[in-house]
Amino acid sequence: MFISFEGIDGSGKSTQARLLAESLRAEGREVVLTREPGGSPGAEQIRRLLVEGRADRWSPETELLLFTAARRDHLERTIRPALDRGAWVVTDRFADSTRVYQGVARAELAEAVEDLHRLMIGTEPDRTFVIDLDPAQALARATGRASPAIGAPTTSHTIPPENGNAAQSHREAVTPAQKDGRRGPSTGTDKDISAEDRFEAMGLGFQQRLRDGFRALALAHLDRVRLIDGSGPAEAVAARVRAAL
Ligand SMILES: Nc1ncnc2c1ncn2[C@@H]1O[C@H](COP(=O)(O)OP(=O)(O)O)[C@@H](O)[C@H]1O
Ligand SMILES: Cc1cn([C@H]2C[C@H](O)[C@@H](COP(=O)(O)OP(=O)(O)O)O2)c(=O)[nH]c1=O
Repeated sequence: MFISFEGIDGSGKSTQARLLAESLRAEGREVVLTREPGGSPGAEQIRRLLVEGRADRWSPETELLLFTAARRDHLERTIRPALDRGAWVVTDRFADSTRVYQGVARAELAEAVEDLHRLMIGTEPDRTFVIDLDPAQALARATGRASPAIGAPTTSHTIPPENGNAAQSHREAVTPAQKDGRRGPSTGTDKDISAEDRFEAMGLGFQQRLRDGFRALALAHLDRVRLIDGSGPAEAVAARVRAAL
């Protein structure tokens, strides 16, 4: 059984992938918990090419090829061998992330995304959970605030990369903070700080378009994709996921 978690940055995908893997393991199943970009030694090296370096390091087309190359290696080296021996695979992001992120960042790439997927990947998860959360709530979680800023503007503080490239913006967002050694809220981890900075650079408007993209994807693939309300405590979301498995 091949399961993927999808959604906007900070929606709770990693948390839910981990909780599902733990509960499946508690039932005695072998579970491989993995992630994209990455999930195999070669794909983790490609991940570094994607998330590190200058914002204009890659064109959107090259970035799409790198995501696809990473996914092919992940599939060959991690996912297929695990499925072949009867393990369950739970991945934090898969091809739907490319459909939505690269599709939203560059609509004209949508056909190339599907062509490359068919040629080089050709596999869909048996079940995909889209963790659906308001971007303002995801930001509130990432910054460690107790509650989301109700009524906060959902437009970006900066120019969203409408003709740009999602991972490049991600890179741009993360690198300066890490270099400066700036700290987020006192309770923040490095991952929290990254998520917060990414939101600041990409803007809530961009995250809103991604959310819409994931919701549309769920409607277009009702057989495979389940839209999960990501609000409330992690355990409550996990129960929704289990009920929809
Ligand atoms: N249901 C939840 N309620 C509150 N905080 C959560 C919940 N799920 C995750 N978090 C926290 O929100 C942040 C982002 O969660 P994470 O699972 O890493 O999201 P993603 O993988 O989608 O970026 C983390 O600090 C995590 O601990
Ligand atoms: C897998 C994948 C990720 N991405 C982007 C989404 C994220 O902004 C970035 C890194 O992914 P990830 O590490 O999953 O970020 P997060 O934990 O914050 O959700 O790469 C794409 O643009 N296309 C893809 O195919």
